[in-house]
Amino acid sequence: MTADTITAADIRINARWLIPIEPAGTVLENHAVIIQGSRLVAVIPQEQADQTFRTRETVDLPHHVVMPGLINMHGHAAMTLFRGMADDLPLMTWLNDHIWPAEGRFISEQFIADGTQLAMAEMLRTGTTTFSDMYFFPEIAAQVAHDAGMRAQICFPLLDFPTPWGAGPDEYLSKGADFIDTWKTDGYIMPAIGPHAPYTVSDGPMAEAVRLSEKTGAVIQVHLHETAFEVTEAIEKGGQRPTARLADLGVLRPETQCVHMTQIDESDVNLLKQSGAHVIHCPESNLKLASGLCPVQDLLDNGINVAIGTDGAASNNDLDLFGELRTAAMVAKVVAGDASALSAHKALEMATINGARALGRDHELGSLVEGKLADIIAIDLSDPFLQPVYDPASHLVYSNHGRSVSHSWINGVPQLQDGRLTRIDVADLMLRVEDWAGRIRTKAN
Ligand SMILES: CSC[C@H]1O[C@@H](n2cnc3c(O)ncnc32)[C@H](O)[C@@H]1O
Ligand SMILES: [Zn+2]
Repeated sequence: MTADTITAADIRINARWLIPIEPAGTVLENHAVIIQGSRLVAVIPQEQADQTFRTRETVDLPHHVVMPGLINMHGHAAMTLFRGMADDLPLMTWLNDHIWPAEGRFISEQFIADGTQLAMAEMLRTGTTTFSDMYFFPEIAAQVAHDAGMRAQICFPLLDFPTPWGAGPDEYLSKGADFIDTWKTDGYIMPAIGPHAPYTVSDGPMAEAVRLSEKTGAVIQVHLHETAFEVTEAIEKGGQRPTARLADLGVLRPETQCVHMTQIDESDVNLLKQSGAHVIHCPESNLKLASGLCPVQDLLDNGINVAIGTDGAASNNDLDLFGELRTAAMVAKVVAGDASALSAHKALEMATINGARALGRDHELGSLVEGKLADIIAIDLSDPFLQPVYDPASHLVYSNHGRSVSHSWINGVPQLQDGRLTRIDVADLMLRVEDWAGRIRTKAN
């Protein structure tokens, strides 16, 4: 090949191992990823890259696995400021007696800005490049994520009762429609609709959420079948399982993400399957609140798309998606009674391409394929706790934790370099976090 055929590009990443996610189960060795602007232009053997591309920057990662950035499909980012505040409680006691009173006291625009930044620092540090958020003041969370260059689905909240963001369903829906309008063409932010749960949103507002989704194309994310109490109470009060009620209201569609889905029976599986709705599995929150277990392998076997989320740091208590994958893989095997359930590669798909599918963005996110957006992470396997290496996918799920993530790029922009965040001033953030912690400890705002 002559110099004439050499193409200029921005960044070349030389990886010892590369897990592109598509084709499924692939592990490449000594490959290069080439980035031009915000997109991947090639994933090729390093010798071929030498002959084909000249880049302005080369990043050598000789002990690393390179893969698509992780997609954390469910959380309440600013709740990271409540981490460790109320532990060892079941969901409804935790919410009614601790979290909702604290939210009533402390939620403000500044709380959301600082808490969301704290969450983003942890997620970026542990390999997440896209996150989903459902919380108050979504316009602040969206701005903070956009300014940091982090990709995010931001769901505006919808509930029957007043909160610091609105007086009731009408106000949430009208502010939410404006929110979607403002952010719908942004390169980083995907505005979405967040009816909180079947037990906090009545039929009218739930149906309005569907109408808004149909009108704008914004997707819906809803907590669903989180606990046995939710299911039994719904049957007692309305004579229907929550999944059946939401199906009747038209909520279950390919544009809907159902978070949790524990306590499910065959009828629920059939409704999910027929509707094309997605499931977001949050195993650590489900374990910590003793909510129940989602039968992940069964759902996957039925062709239902299952993505993964951490839920908020107040019920997890971290936002490390690699840790979540390890828990998910372990628990899936016990739930299925089958050690082959949710293999390492399937778990990695759950945190990448399945998340992209739930977002309706699998054509440009979730795998390292030419033409897709350059959202990429690298994990350093040189530490003793990740040696020796026979199968890098195994290490990522069964031995790793997020702190081994060394590099990341979002939209081709570096976010993490040798473990240091490039776009968040951590020292300044820690001062603001300590200030909040002082106020929360003394319950003075
Ligand atoms: C509508 S804003 C989000 C709302 O949800 C609360 N929340 C946090 N974690 C959970 C969970 O696991 N199940 C149900 N609700 C949850 C959060 O505190 C906000 O009030
Ligand atoms: Zn949640």
